Amino acid sequence: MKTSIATVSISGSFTEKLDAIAAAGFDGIEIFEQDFLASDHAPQEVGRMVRDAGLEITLFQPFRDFEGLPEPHRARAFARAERKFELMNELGTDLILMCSSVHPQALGGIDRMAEDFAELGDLAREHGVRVGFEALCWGRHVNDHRDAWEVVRRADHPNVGLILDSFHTLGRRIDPASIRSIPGDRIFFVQLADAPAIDMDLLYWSRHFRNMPGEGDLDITSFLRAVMATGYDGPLSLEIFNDQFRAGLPRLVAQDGHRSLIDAVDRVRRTEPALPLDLPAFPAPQPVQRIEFIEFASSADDAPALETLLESMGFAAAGRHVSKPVTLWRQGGANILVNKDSQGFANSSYLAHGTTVSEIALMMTDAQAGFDRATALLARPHPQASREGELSIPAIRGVGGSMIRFLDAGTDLGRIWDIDFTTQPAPDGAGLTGFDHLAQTMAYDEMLSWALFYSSIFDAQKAPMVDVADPSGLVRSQAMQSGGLRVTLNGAEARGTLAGRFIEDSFGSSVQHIALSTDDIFATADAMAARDFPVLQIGANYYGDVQARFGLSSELVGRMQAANILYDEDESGHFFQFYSNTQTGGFFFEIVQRGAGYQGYGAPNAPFRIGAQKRGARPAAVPRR
Ligand SMILES: O=C(O)c1ccc(O)c(O)c1
Ligand SMILES: [Mg+2]
Repeated sequence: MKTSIATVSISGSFTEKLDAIAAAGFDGIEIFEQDFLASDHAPQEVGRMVRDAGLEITLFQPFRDFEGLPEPHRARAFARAERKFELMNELGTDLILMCSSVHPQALGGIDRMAEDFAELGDLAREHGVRVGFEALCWGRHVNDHRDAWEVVRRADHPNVGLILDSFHTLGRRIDPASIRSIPGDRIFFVQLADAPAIDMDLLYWSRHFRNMPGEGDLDITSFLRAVMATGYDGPLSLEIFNDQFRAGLPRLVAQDGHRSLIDAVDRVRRTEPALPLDLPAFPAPQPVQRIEFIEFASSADDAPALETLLESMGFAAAGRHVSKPVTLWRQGGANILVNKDSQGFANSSYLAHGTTVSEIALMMTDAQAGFDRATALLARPHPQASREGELSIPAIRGVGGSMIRFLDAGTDLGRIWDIDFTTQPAPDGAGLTGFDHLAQTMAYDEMLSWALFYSSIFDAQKAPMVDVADPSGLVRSQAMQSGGLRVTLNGAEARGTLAGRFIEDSFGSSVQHIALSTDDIFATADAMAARDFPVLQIGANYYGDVQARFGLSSELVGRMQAANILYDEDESGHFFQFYSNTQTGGFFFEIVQRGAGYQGYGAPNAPFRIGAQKRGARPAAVPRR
């Protein structure tokens, strides 16, 4: 599989783009004419720079408003085309993209357009180049790949072929299965782009909101299955017009692009195994059974505050690491490690962020397969030296430089508590049974990237994005789930929001809250209150509203209010939740009772939670006399 990306997809100067694209492992680039014109390099030099970077120019584009013109525009269009063919020879590429005309004078008529392309094909042949015709979904006469194909078919010229672009097909809701009947060798090039489902003008949507395959809502898998079923074996190329990416970090965006292509082809392989796909073998996503443990990096000075909080929640010290200053705090199926090491990875995390979640360990069917898949999808491995007799646990880097470890029950990795720890039974706690979800706070710009990380590596499913109103600005929240792994990604743009302040205070993205589950939230709240748990106080206004909204009994609402418990429900279940006060640095805990089938995270309550947290954080008002 040859991978490629258009220079418009990422930010930077021409050289910065080239470096980033080469570093991300692509085979080629589409040169967007504007990027070439804006650069200071002669065409031969551009060609040489591309080849020196180990890349090839897969396409030169776009050529606009060619077909269907009356004279004298028609002759002008041919002369323009000839100039570009000469330029392509200098650049060292043989394929140009012609997008369907939006020219006000363009005339319709499939045969007229086919004749234009047949004649252009002769000119292209003289220059040793090929022409690909793409239907822009807002094209004046051609805006559907089926019509573009009919033009190409009737032109019947070996130097004229079809270019497909997933955005134009799927954005217009054209059934991609219609591609299957096109001969693969008549398709000269394939561009891939996804986009979020937003109802808006097609051109504006395409020029500003495209994103990487898997980051949006279009059915890229069906499109790509149809393309591969034709026998097409040319490049798969990303053409992503996106305002955020244009301003993003070139290397990060390029790497996300390469990850998205590998994932897109892998999805095709898993849904239609009979197709011949030239992608190295790697394991399918491993279902995550549960979060086995979460580790905090802290210090001898800071850890006691965290440990006091854990005790107030009913956790008990239940073990120690055999060689490191790491304590296991346990309750039910929830294992929390507190690491006070003054060297190594945990200490670096602590120095960078303050007390912070530095590791998340996932129990899955096959840890090595999970790790192999992650690295095939370009996750950064985190090799760690282990001592004699201790486990060597496969790990990758996740959000904010934290570590994700892979465990399974089928190997010694499943015996981590016996091998790497000395443990004792934990006394009964407050009824917590395990982890419900993790909330990771990040800059809004990072959200698509981390969502792609979880969806590609773990096949995590995305819930619809929700907007959470913080008094100081909007926070976007994207929930994702893969089996027992539930995460919410919270993207903050405004610095004054609780999430924005957290990013500042903890110097970058990390876990802002951990939600633990209970089967009886009222009993758990009582047991924790008896242990002096610092519960987040919810105002009375909330309870009046929630009672009216859901028709709850006064008796239930009274009990909720006494324990500062919030409520939500969906078609299939109830949901109760309460919170701790925010800790130094902005971290907090949540306790939830998830009724069978409830899929959400209590998002409608988030504004009230945030209001309460901000009241709690405000310095006490001086009483007036
Ligand atoms: O937005 C455009 O004009 C444009 C140009 C070239 C393409 O390949 C495309 O998909 C869109
Ligand atoms: Mg295109």
